[in-house]
Amino acid sequence: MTCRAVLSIGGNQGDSLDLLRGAVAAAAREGILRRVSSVYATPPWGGVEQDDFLNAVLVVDHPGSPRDVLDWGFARERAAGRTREVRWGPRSLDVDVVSAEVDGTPVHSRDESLTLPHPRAAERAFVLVPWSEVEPGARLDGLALTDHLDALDPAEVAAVRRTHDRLAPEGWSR
Ligand SMILES: Nc1ncnc2c1ncn2[C@@H]1O[C@H](COP(=O)(O)OP(=O)(O)OP(=O)(O)O)[C@@H](O)[C@H]1O
Ligand SMILES: Nc1nc2c(c(=O)[nH]1)N=C(CO)CN2
Repeated sequence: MTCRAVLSIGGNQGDSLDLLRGAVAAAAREGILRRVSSVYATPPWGGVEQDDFLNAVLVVDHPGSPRDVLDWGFARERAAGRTREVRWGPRSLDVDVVSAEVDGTPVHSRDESLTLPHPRAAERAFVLVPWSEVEPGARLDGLALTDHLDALDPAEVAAVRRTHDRLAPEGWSR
């Protein structure tokens, strides 16, 4: 089984750039990293007053199931010292599985512990903007990413700002 998954990674506690790089380096080391977006500075989404986040999107080819990919993300969160406190609140590293395909077939799941596609991805410019950078032709819930972006408040989309930082380790090539 090969699971191709789109992962959203982000954080706003500690050295966020370093923590994002740690997750990407782990994916590269394990040979599952296929694409990595730029780093984006993004205002907090979800109504909790907190610092801005750094966000990015990765595409991985994992040899296991979507749940194995979720567990991979949990392991990266633990490695970054993440504890779960406030919902949508500050965190060192969050890894969400945005969408997944198994052997080329899109996965749909309503399981509370793994909902696919991620139920809030379409509302989040911090996911859609970096995802469109690495997979411009991708679709979510039957619509192109550009259609989802057009449905969002343009100010929210414009507030997702690409930085010049690089996430992929030196010399990485897929
Ligand atoms: N597609 C998914 N990706 C990641 N976690 C998921 C997904 N679907 C369900 N979950 C479940 O969501 C639970 C809470 O995840 P988490 O603490 O990262 O939420 P959050 O980041 O605060 O909010 P959000 O889910 O809106 O991003 C996890 O225990 C996980 O099992
Ligand atoms: N900009 C931004 N806002 C968020 C983020 C995130 O990664 N980026 N993650 C959250 C928890 O799911 C809540 N809000």
